[in-house]
Amino acid sequence: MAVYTGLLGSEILMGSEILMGTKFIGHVELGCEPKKIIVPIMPVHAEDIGGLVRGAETAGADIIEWRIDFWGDVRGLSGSSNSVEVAEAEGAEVASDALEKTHPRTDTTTTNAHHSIIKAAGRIRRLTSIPILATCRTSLEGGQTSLTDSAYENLLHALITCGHIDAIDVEFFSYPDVWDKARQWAKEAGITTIASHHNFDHTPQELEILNRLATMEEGGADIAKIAVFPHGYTDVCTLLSATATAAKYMDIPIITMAMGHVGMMSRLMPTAFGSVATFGSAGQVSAPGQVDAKEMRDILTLTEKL
Ligand SMILES: O=C1C[C@@](O)(C(=O)O)C[C@@H](O)[C@@H]1O
Repeated sequence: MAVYTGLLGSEILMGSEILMGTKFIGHVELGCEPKKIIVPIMPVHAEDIGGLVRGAETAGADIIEWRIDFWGDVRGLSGSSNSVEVAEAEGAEVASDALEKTHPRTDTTTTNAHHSIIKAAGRIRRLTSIPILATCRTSLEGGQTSLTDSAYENLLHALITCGHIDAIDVEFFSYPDVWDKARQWAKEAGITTIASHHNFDHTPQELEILNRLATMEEGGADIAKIAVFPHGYTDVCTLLSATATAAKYMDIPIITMAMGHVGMMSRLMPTAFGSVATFGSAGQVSAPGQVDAKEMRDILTLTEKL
């Protein structure tokens, strides 16, 4: 991990003191005012997509995050030796008998799942002009699906090259061998790479948060994102202090949040602390402590006057 060499500070920055650059996700610019609201949607089946996309639009999403780990067919992609059995047991789409004769079962399962994911991505794209961030949050970081390195890599490749998404979330520290490839593919495809890290257990020391953000920047991330779990308001302060310092000394935009009820306040004032976006919900929350996106817009409008 990179060693953070900037000054450690607990200062709260005024907007003009934030030095990091901006980055685009689709046509939306992050790193400038107003701060952006990312609304997660978690469709499981194709018939869920229309309503969820409409809900995100009505909620005023600047960016839609598609949480692919909830998608039914992703469960067939565990990549472990019993992936097909898991898929069958859980009712995921599996290979037809004819295909199974010519392809190994796991390959066919993978192909079917990728096909269904790409089709769903195309469907979301046709329904909305809001930029799409694709995230497969794995069980290593609090998500719904467990993927081997190669299953994660193949899934990211299918998503990045499908032509329907504007940004990809990559679990930087959980899949270090996948990161460089994903970043390169994203660069070639002209989409934005968000390096992300979740700690669902606790809030690390400020220096560790800063080191992780700096390491993601050094690794070539377009945007660095960290979510931590606080066990009290001092933990929330630690996260916010790290955010304010990182926003001052890093060149790329950052997104941070403390999860859970106690962490909710960390989501409310991105303008003051330097996170370039905040996640807001439209009916479904993808992480504990998310605030309703419409209420979030009012709060952003108010706090941007500060
Ligand atoms: O990384 C994040 C942030 C998040 O975990 C949150 O706490 O709002 C929600 C996730 O859907 C997203 O991928």
